[in-house]
Order: sequence, then structure tokens, then C-alpha cells
Amino acid sequence: MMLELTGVHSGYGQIPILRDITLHVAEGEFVGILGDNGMGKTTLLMTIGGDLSTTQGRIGMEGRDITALPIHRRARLGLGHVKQGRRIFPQLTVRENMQAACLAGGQSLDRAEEMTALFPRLAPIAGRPGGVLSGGEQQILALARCLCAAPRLVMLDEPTEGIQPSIRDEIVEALLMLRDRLHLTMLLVEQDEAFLGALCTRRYYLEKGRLLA
Ligand SMILES: Nc1ncnc2c1ncn2[C@@H]1O[C@H](COP(=O)(O)OP(=O)(O)OP(=O)(O)O)[C@@H](O)[C@H]1O
Repeated sequence: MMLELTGVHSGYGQIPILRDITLHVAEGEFVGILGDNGMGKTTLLMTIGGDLSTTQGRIGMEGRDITALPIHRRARLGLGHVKQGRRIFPQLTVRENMQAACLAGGQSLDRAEEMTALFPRLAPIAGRPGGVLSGGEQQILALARCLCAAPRLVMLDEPTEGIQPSIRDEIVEALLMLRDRLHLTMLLVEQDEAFLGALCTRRYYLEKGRLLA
């Protein structure tokens, strides 16, 4: 199994948010997590990624127990996380953002060019500072940048947040292309049910920190 959570609890300090989360993502699957504002979607991805610690339960990735591993070790095992808000370096160009991710992920700088070439919208703006890009362009850059570290499982936190419909469709196309070309597995968190419907084979609903059956 690419990812397996069993009875996971987590939260912020003394504040419990996620309760008894059990879910799995098989290799090659695109799985969606749907939930309204504040239901714990971001908390779930931060817990899987290692930004927040699991207070109870187990997180497994490809048969390994990653529950207690620090963020960088999970990343090195192939876990990619495109965080909410995109977190592009605003002063660095698109190309430099990509190259920085290659270095951080232990990949050659050539990979930045290869990943840029996958996205027709990025190549022409490779010399532009990240900070001047539109929201949609930043989202595509955030996704492309995550791929620089050669992940096998990519977690996306609300990729359509604040994005106009035309670019939303482009992101759907890009993700489908990545599924075919890079054989990625994806875990997507969204409020947009139609977006998940266009991409995901399976969905979970998160409500007040619990998954609904
Ligand atoms: N740093 C924090 N300290 C304490 N509580 C927090 C913190 N960050 C988030 N929370 C709380 O955790 C709960 C879940 O938040 P989370 O961000 O995971 O929701 P979400 O489903 O991703 O929502 P949204 O769609 O608005 O991003 C909310 O009640 C929120 O107030």
C-alpha cells in the first residue's frame, strides 16, 4: 500500500483535531478528501507530511512505519506535499524556484528543466520572479516544484483555492497528464466536489476531524 493510516489522532499542542483516522491510498490511485472549512483537511496532510506529530495511531508508507519520521525523511521516501498557499519564493524566478527544489530533493538541476517542460504555461515565464505570477501560475509552479524532488506520492492541499475556472481545468489536465507520464499517486484535499470528481477514483469525507464512512 502506498499510504496507510490506522487510528491516527493529531492536533495542535493540547488541542485535538483529528480523531481515529483510518484510510489508505493504493499505488497509482488518485484519492480525494472532501470537507468544508475547518474540518481538518490541512491538519490531515500536515500530519501525514510530518509537520504535526501523530499522538496515537500509525502512518505507513509502502510497508514502512513513518509515524515518527521527521519531514525530510518522509520526503526522501517519496512523499511530496504542495501546501496550502503555495509558498513560492517570491524573489526567486520560476527557474530558480524549480532549481532550489531539485537541490533540496537531492536531484540534478536538469530535472528542473524536464519538469518545467511538462507544463506549457511555465516554460515561457521561467525567468519571471515567483512573486509576480498569478494565483493559477503559482499553483502550477508549486506543483511542478514539488515534482523536482521526484516524489511517488503527492499530496495537494486545495489546489483550486482562489483560482479561476479556466486554470482550474488546466490543473485537472496537468494532473491527469502526470498520472499517465510519471505514474504518480495522489492524495488531494478540496472543497470543490466537481474538481475531485474529475480526478479521483475514490473519496473520503472529513467532518469535524473524523472521516465519514
Ligand atoms: N495552529 C493551530 N492551532 C490551533 N488550532 C488550529 C491551528 N491550525 C488550525 N487549527 C484548527 O484546526 C481545525 C482544522 O483546521 P484545518 O486547517 O485542518 O481545516 P481545513 O479543513 O483545512 O479548512 P480550510 O478548508 O479552511 O483550509 C480548525 O478548527 C482550526 O481552527
